[in-house]
Amino acid sequence: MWNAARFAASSLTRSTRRFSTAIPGPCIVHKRGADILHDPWFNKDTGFPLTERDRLGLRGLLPPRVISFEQQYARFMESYRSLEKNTKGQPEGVVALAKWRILNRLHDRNETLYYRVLIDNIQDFAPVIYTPTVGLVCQNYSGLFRRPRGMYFSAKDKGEMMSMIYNWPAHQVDMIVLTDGSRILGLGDLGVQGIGIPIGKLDMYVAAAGINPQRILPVMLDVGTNNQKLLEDRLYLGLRQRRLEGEEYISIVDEFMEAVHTRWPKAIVQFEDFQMKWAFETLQRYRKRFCTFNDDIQGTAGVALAGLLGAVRAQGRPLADFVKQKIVVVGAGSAGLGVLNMAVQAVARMAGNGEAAAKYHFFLIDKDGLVTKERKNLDPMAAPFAKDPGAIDGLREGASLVEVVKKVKPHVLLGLSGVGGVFSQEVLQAMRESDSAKPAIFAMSNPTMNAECTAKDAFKHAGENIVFGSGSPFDNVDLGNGKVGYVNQANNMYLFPGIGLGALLAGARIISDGMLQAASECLASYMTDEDIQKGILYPSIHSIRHITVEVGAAVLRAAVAEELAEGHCDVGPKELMNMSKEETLDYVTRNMWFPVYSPLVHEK
Ligand SMILES: NC(=O)c1ccc[n+]([C@@H]2O[C@H](COP(=O)([O-])OP(=O)(O)OC[C@H]3O[C@@H](n4cnc5c(N)ncnc54)[C@H](O)[C@@H]3O)[C@@H](O)[C@H]2O)c1
Ligand SMILES: O=C(O)C[C@H](O)C(=O)O
Ligand SMILES: [Mg+2]
Repeated sequence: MWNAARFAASSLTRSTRRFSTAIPGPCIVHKRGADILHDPWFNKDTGFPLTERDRLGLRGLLPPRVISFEQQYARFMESYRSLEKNTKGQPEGVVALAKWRILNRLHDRNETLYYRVLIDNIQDFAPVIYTPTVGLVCQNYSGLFRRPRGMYFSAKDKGEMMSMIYNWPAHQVDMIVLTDGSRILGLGDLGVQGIGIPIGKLDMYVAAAGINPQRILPVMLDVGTNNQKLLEDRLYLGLRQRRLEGEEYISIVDEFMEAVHTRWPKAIVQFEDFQMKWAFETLQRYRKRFCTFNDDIQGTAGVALAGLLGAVRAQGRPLADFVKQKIVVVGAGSAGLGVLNMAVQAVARMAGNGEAAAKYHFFLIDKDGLVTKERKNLDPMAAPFAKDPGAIDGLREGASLVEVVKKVKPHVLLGLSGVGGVFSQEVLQAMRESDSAKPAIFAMSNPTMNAECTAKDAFKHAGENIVFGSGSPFDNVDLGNGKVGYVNQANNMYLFPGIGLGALLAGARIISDGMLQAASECLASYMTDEDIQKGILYPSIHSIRHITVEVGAAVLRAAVAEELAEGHCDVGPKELMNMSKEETLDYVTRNMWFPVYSPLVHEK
């Protein structure tokens, strides 16, 4: 329906074409009058031209003056800036929620304008609609709830999902982000309130990957919560029961996956913020049957690997030296283990049979300290990374983080523990003795409060020559004498939109390791040596639409190479195969949705 508007998809020229003068094609609407004004997909507020008001039965339902898209845009930004001014000095959380509210109101009313301001101001707005504010929104969801967004499938809906899925009003859905709310960022089990995460992720899909907002679906699978506070909260909006486990749990996910793929066989499902046991289990269960991936395991791994390779380049070493890097990973959950597994694959590729060597150089720490083979109830997923106790500098089972850093002198310290401040002053100071001239510190846990350390503390205690990345945004650090400590946002947002976009436009049957590897390599090679030398490992969020085109094209080409691409709309697998690299980039760009008002044509 909105395809005609895709003419303006190119983000490559975004800054020079904020308000395109080309005439967009028409958009068919099956409603009239007030129903259109109340539908954010079609609503243009005061922007409806008079002829359209006549055609659609809107005359008299709006004030007479027609306001242009540019004026509406300017008016919204003015309100936003005055809100910023008026809330200055108020507590951070209050300001963040006020900003979220004003954006959310626009989202609820007029999606075209909403996505346009989001795309054009992504640096300012990503921290509001995505990490870190989205965490606060989830925590306060029951109080903030005004209108539903997305779909909710609960344990009480067992047996009904196949028909429920047809309640969704859009004919076509391309991209679904699904959570069960069991591990929301580093905030733990938030039950039904976790719906904010799929909503935020899909906003990034629209803004970064140009997925048509009429074709996205945020989903909450409410199987209960083990969060006692929520269970006792009389305003809690989810099921007030403890989480389903075992067969009961998996049968709910199975039913949802069957229902969704019965209605939309080509829809891509991104699993998000599932607790570790179900994150790995569902990935193994569905990845060969459906086009699906787990962002926390696979998206994060790709972004982290790109950062790790950047850290090697920052030391002025050849990439092949990655195999020799000593890497301490703090957090043995879905994200930490995802990173280690992908890093081992990379070493194996670089060094032939380098797997054993990689495991030797990789150190895994969880809440009980260094993971060794002596660990009681060693998790099978962590087992490949467990050390022989005593073999390395006498490090014992459960050795503390600071002990490990002091003895190992790692090139990289990477946190995915969800524990704020775990990179203490002592740990950071120990990184000064690293065997690298430019040690890398990644405090990847979200939201901000849960980061393993702040950017400021990292540069202060570990030294000015470090490279630094964090999952949530921090400002660059003023090091004095005109020097700046650069802060990278090491967040899976640099990959998941491109993974989904590439898989969609390829019509990929599944999302393979090769496609994910292509995504990571594309991100890793995006930065110039000059940037890397300055400690800049990832592109600025300003260029997220551009990097997403590149990642999308790389993923698509990998799908084609592995014969997983079945084609998309009227572009068949053969055509995809015959596209040059440039043509693939052009194809991806042309298929990205971009927010402009299209003329609405009523059809009964
Ligand atoms: N930056 C990103 O793109 C990104 C991506 C995914 C996850 N994350 C963040 O990573 C964190 C973890 O996610 P997850 O899915 O792996 O969670 P998880 O619950 O599966 O794993 C957490 C791990 O941290 C360990 N841990 C807990 N306390 C610790 C401590 N004091 N010291 C060392 N280890 C400790 C636990 O034992 C567990 O192994 C979350 O905060 C999440 O927001 C960030
Ligand atoms: O949501 C994010 O910002 C990244 C990641 O998926 C997380 O779970 O923390
Ligand atoms: Mg996540």
